[in-house]
Amino acid sequence: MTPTVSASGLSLRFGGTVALDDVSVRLRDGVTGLLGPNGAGKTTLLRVLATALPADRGAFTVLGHDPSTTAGRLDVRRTLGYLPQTPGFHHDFSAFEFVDYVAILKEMTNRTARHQEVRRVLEAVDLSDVRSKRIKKLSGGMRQRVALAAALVGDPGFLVLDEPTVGLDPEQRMRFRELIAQAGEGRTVLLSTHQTEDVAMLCHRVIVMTGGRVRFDGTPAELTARAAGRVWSSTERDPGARAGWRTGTGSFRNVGDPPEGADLVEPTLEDGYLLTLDGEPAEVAA
Ligand SMILES: Nc1ncnc2c1ncn2[C@@H]1O[C@H](COP(=O)(O)OP(=O)(O)OP(=O)(O)O)[C@@H](O)[C@H]1O
Repeated sequence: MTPTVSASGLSLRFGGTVALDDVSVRLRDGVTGLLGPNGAGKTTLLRVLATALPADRGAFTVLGHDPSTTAGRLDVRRTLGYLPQTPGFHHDFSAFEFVDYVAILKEMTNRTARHQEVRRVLEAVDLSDVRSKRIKKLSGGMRQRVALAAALVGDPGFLVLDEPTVGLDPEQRMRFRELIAQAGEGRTVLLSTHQTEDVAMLCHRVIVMTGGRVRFDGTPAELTARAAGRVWSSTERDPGARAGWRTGTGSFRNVGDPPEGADLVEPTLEDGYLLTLDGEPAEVAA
């Protein structure tokens, strides 16, 4: 199957900071998680793929469209839904007015068809009941759903979500996960997040970045397997552990290189992620 997004050798610097360093990825249908510490280059990669920022080097296509030409860039934008890290709401707009405004920007000129589409996406994110409320009166979780509805306008084949669950309470996050999972059915979704749980529960694939580079690209099970035999329980904090903490039951959970005869426990995706980051710089100065 041809990938929806095919990127090779993407590199970008901001002055002395290397934000992307030779990034190559191929994305297919379903939800791919993008994990990495602050400053790893996640938002930069998303902005480049969303054609909001040109890369210094490298190339990519989205559904066969090449954004290096003006016409190709327009084609990519027509097939794209983008939920940025800080959505630029007009807070005095109602949810309906805001999503309608985004639909106008997406070139939907037929008013009847456009309003039908706006109602469809607001229904999809379960906001039909509050569509006439001003955005400033909505909760944080509802605002994120308005932003998701705006990204879903026009049924894009490629959906880019930049930390959409940040600041949400557990119930809202769960609700948002459901919506992202639905959005990933028959569509390619790239989800940047700091929540390893989001990745474990939602994603068929995970990419880990640090210092502008891809350090891991595989399934969540493969990332978890990186910590196999490297997580153990002990009564005291093990001085040889890379990370160790007392759990609610009073015993210590250690991650790293276990001593002989250690009481090994089942690793999580977060353990695999932490061990992948181990020793890697979060940001790289050129
Ligand atoms: N517009 C900019 N001007 C200068 N430097 C920038 C700019 N945008 C990003 N950077 C730098 O590029 C690097 C990558 O930043 P980026 O925002 O892509 O990381 P991130 O992984 O998304 O981090 P976070 O998880 O904090 O959002 C960082 O060192 C950041 O300071």
